[in-house]
Amino acid sequence: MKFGGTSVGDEKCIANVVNIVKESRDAGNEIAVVVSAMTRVTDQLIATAEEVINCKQKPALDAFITSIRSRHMKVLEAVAPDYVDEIGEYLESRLNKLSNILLAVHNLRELTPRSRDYIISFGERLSAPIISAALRQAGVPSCYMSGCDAGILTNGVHNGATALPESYARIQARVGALLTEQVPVVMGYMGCAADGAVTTLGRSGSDYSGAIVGAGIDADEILIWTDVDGVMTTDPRLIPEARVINSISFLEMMEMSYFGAKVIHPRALVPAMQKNIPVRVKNTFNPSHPGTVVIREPHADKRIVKAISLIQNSCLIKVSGAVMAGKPGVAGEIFTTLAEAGVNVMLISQGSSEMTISMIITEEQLDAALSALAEVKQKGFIREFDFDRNVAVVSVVGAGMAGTYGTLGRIFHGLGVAGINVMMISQGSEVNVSFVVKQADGIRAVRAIHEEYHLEEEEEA
Ligand SMILES: Nc1ncnc2c1ncn2[C@@H]1O[C@H](COP(=O)(O)OP(=O)(O)O)[C@@H](O)[C@H]1O
Ligand SMILES: N[C@@H](CC(=O)OP(=O)(O)O)C(=O)O
Repeated sequence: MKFGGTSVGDEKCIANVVNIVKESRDAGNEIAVVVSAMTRVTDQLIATAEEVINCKQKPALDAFITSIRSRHMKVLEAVAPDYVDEIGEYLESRLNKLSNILLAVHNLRELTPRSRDYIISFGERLSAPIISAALRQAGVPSCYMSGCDAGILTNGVHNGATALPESYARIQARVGALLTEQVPVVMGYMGCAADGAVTTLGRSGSDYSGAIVGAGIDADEILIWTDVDGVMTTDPRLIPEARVINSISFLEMMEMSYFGAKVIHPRALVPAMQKNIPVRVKNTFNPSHPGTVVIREPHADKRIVKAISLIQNSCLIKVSGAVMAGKPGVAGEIFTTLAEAGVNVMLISQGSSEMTISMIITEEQLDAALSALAEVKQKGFIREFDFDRNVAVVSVVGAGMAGTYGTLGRIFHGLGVAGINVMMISQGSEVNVSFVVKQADGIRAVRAIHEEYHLEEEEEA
């Protein structure tokens, strides 16, 4: 069971978590728990780490540490009054360490990827002991451990590490071996490289931790507990009529997550797919709802379009120039240079005349992408490039789209009726078609397709 930041954000949330775990264990299940940091704590750690390298005077670290301490101690006192001394002492030692590292970063004016990763893993280092103590307070035997101690061995890439396959046997030995006796609470979002360096798994990476641990212990099911009833036809914060999907395939879910459905991290599906373990998304605040099951072969569904994702704040880059026509190796040059600059290209589309290549990247990577393309231009491979930083990517997902005539016609007709101009189209797989619109049209585009396909209506049994 993985509980996200919104599920462990305060004492009331943690009381729900304890009830869910206790009830399931009392029903005879063996459970490993993976937790995120309390909501917003990772953001605060990132902001502070970046602040301390720039500030000229001694940073106000005491105020930061005091506010983090009081938030966590308040929750600890409420959920585990019998363990305040024991866990309080542990939290204090972690806060001391955090404070020392932040001060060192400030003194050196240097934040290496390694120290940044260590700092931003502290949210989970503080939340897991509290949740484990809350379980003990409720009579559930429990211990807590870091992602490293749980056996997650990574490839060493900071801020986006991948777990190595050897992790599974290690997790079985270190976490699986405990399950008959107790509920281990593993700190999500982190693992260790072979040299012992802490490596985080990328933002929202605790879903991935949950799936790695689930695969390691050969779980019957990986449960992602969050703050919505399941995977919905689109982000309910954008379209309130969005409806919970009963079941969805790994591939469909992968496309949805990759294109912005925050409810599951796309990488979390990889360990589950490898071991064919169903992933169930459920609501910590409404546990009786069955949620959504993500499986290899979902139940038959007559729907052509199942869900729509939206990524806002994206950038469209258009590369053009007659030099490109018919010349082999131009695309290779462009994408190799971008990759070397660490730029992740989300979508690509090439004009039939071979005169233009359009691509989508995130706004944060725009500067890096522009420098890389300037290099390609300098070498004479392209003549021009320009960009639009105000675009949104809409992604339509559904296994039923494969081989159904007229799907694209229906989608784009709906957009035409709504008066929305499409700037780029890309069909990346049989279960997904993505297109790009102006940022201001993004939500309207999602709504137009949601309505066109009546996604608010219940699925047929
Ligand atoms: N298609 C979708 N279905 C469900 N939730 C979605 C979808 N797209 C985006 N979301 C958002 O994802 C949120 C859950 O993810 P997140 O905030 O990362 O939770 P957690 O803290 O549990 O990891 C939901 O509150 C919802 O607003
Ligand atoms: N705490 C980390 C990891 C994580 O997965 O969090 P959440 O489950 O709240 O998305 C982050 O904020 O990125």
